Amino acid sequence: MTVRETALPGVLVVEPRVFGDARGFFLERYQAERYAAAGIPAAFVQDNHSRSVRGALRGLHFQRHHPQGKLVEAIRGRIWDVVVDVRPNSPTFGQWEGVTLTEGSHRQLWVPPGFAHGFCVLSDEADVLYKCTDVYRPDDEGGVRWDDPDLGIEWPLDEAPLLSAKDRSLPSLADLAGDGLPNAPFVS
Ligand SMILES: Cc1cn([C@H]2C[C@H](O)[C@@H](COP(=O)(O)OP(=O)(O)O[C@H]3O[C@@H](C)C(=O)[C@@H](O)[C@H]3O)O2)c(=O)[nH]c1=O
Repeated sequence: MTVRETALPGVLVVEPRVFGDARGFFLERYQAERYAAAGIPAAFVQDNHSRSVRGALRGLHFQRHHPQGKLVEAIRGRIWDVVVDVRPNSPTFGQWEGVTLTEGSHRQLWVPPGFAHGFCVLSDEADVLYKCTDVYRPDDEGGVRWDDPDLGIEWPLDEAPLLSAKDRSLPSLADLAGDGLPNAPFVS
């Protein structure tokens, strides 16, 4: 597999090795020793699967006191996956990275704990799988609005996205200062 660093330290793009033959293909979607050696030293405790229609946008989400690291992949369709550094005191606080994840590429995005995460769907439908380093805790959920002008994320969408009611009422990053941010301070 190959691993590419991004402009946000700790955020990684992984391209697993794919073994193709006349039957189809085989790949290891995750292997603890190899991923740890590549900078993803995670003990995953939950696997998520969501299906979304074209133009749907989920995000930008994090957990405050129990931040989740996420290893994200689109196993069907095509998404634009976005990660935002919302760790208090981080030198890259407020900066974002976007990566296209597709069924055909098998590319994965590693979202470390303390980053906000979201994606929009660029195909008719998309199935997204992601492994998480902590379990879902509804009382601990936090989020930032997808169109926060301070973030300036360039979503590749022609129309307004389809959002959940929850995501329509998320605050801006500036409104979260203090208690609203993840309890995952940047450690150099
Ligand atoms: C995230 C999650 C949701 N749910 C339930 C709660 C709710 O009834 C239903 C839909 O939840 P949501 O609307 O929060 O789902 P969604 O908007 O897809 O939330 C997800 O978005 C992406 C971008 C992430 O990074 C994830 O961590 C998660 O926040 O599923 C669980 O049971 N377990 C979970 O881990």
